[in-house]
Amino acid sequence: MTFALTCENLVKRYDGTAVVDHVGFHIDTGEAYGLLGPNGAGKTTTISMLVGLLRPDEGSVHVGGIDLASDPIAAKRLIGYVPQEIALYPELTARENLRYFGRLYGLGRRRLAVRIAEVLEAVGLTERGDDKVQTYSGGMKRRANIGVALLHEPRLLILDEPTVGVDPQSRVAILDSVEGLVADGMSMLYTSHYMEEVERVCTRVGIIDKGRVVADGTRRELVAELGGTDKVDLVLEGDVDTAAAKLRTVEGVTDAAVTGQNTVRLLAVGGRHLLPALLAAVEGTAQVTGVEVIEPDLEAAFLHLTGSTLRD
Ligand SMILES: Nc1ncnc2c1ncn2[C@@H]1O[C@H](COP(=O)(O)OP(=O)(O)OP(=O)(O)O)[C@@H](O)[C@H]1O
Repeated sequence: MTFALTCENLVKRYDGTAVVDHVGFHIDTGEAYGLLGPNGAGKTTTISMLVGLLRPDEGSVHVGGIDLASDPIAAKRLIGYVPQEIALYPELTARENLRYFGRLYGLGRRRLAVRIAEVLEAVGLTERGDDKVQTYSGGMKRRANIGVALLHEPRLLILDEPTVGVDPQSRVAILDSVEGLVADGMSMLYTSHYMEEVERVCTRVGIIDKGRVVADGTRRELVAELGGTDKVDLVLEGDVDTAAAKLRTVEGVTDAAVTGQNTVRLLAVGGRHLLPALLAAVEGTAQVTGVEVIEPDLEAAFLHLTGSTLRD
């Protein structure tokens, strides 16, 4: 199978410091891959090298099996790139913008007319296509920009933090459009520092921190690989403080704190399997009337890997 994209050992240095430090990952055809990392992690610099805007100091990029360095025109033809900054003429309508950029791409008049209609539909702007872009919300502008990137029928769409600076409603509309494109078979690289977006859109995720991909896999793989800590809430009747002290001694439990009148929250490795031991530990002290096991999510995995939260 041909990969939509592969990159290997990408390095970019500024003043001797590697801001992208041997980054490598692949995107299968038809797959949405998320690059998740805090501000300054190196996402934009990586993307700039993938789309041929920035020459890597080391490493290679292949798009649809084509080497970007040796055949940049053919490789770039396969990519639709949506940068962080909106690149549209506000005085023109979306349709006029699309016509302008389509001509730049060298699309013929007839083909362009068909593509403009298809693209407006794909990004949910058919109804507003004849309104000036300056009247659009942030989310609509972003969707129009995605439309421009789709005109030449790329096989791989690369989106650099597409929801930054837009209101929640627009965010939902952008995500709906993006999900629709993936459902229609588009391969995608989606960067964000919003965990929930990457979880929603992408099947596989690379976590990037300080220029390095520190983990790569499906959400489930990432969480499993880390053997993350579960949270277990036990609702008890009886001597809750003594029960908490006893729970703390159970092997696998790293913490037990009384969080409500009748509730002890445990941090534990392998929470679900520990339940019999937990019940045995409190026997005679308190009765367990409720149990909730909260398994670790990508946010926990990220925290474990990088030592920081994404909102830093
Ligand atoms: N032209 C440049 N010269 C020097 N340093 C740079 C240059 N471009 C980027 N950097 C540095 O490289 C690091 C990575 O930046 P990059 O923009 O790739 O991160 P990012 O993950 O995309 O973050 P953001 O979400 O803020 O854009 C940052 O520390 C940034 O200051």
